[in-house]
Amino acid sequence: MNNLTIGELIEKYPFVTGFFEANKLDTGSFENKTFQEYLDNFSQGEIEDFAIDKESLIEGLEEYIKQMKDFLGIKDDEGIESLTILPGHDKSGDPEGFKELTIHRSEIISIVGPTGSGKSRLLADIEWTAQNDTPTGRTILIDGKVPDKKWRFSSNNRLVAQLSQNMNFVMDLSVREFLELHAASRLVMDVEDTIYKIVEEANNLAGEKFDLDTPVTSLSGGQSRALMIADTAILSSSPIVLIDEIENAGIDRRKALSLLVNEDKIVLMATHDPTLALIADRRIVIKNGGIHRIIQTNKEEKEVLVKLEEIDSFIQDMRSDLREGKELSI
Ligand SMILES: Nc1ncnc2c1ncn2[C@@H]1O[C@H](COP(=O)(O)OP(=O)(O)OP(=O)(O)O)[C@@H](O)[C@H]1O
Repeated sequence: MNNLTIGELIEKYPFVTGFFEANKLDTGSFENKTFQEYLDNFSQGEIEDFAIDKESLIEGLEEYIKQMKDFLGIKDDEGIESLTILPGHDKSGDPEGFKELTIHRSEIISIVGPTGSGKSRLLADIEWTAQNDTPTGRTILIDGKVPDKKWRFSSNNRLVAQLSQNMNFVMDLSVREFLELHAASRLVMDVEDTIYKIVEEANNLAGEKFDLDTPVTSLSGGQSRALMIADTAILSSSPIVLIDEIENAGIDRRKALSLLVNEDKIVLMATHDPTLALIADRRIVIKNGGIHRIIQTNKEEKEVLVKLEEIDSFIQDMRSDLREGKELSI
């Protein structure tokens, strides 16, 4: 709390305004200062006149936040720093071709390899935080340590969010109702702002816009995918996001990835698409069920990426002309 500005505190714990009001502290023009800096601003005369006890106010605010968090059942983001994969073996039982792979926050890793080679299996190992207890014999460490078993079973504050190819909604809810339910289960305070932000970001990713009153069952594949990505980025507390193929999703994939990475997540995605593979900082090559190589995306490959993106954008333009019923030309 001590490092946060008053504005950041209010954003994170909107109930702190109640504490300021109860103590007659007008923090209005101090949003960019910490609480300590705000208190330091009082002159000696004011401190005496208003009987301001800085230390007990700081302790009081800390205690107030703690109690309110307990009362409301809010858990802070577990804020993990890294995910480590320790090698197991491939489908023939031969050891994997790497020693140890550590992935940090805001890093995108792609996973490539032929169909059936074991890309989804690697994602599943991470989701299960494997401890030499899956067919690959891999071990997953969180922050360099064997993770708490709670990650495997708890439904809230989960370690991993999965985005899979098929997002079929079966519930008869509007986008607003769906997001409100999710926000409520995550104990979000400013529900209205949060759901607006999610829909705005989702519409940035999807071609055809939708609004809060659209029933989720009538969203297109691309729109529901965009909604789930924005929802995962903004509302999910999971620090690790696993993506199994977003190539055919009909959404702006680069924007989708930057949205997730901007929220400080670790992103791993299995893909057959060269553009997505090269957007990642590193890629894992899977062969016969084992991690065969880990390749750092070098400068030359980043140049290839620029070329690939030009081609992608050409195809996107053609696609959108086609959708709009135009005749295509170069
Ligand atoms: N090291 C391993 N040892 C034993 N079985 C494995 C191993 N790795 C993967 N498998 C098994 O191989 C099968 C195919 O793997 P998986 O579904 O992960 O392939 P994939 O690369 O995701 O394929 P696709 O590109 O078609 O989605 C699965 O049944 C998986 O459990």
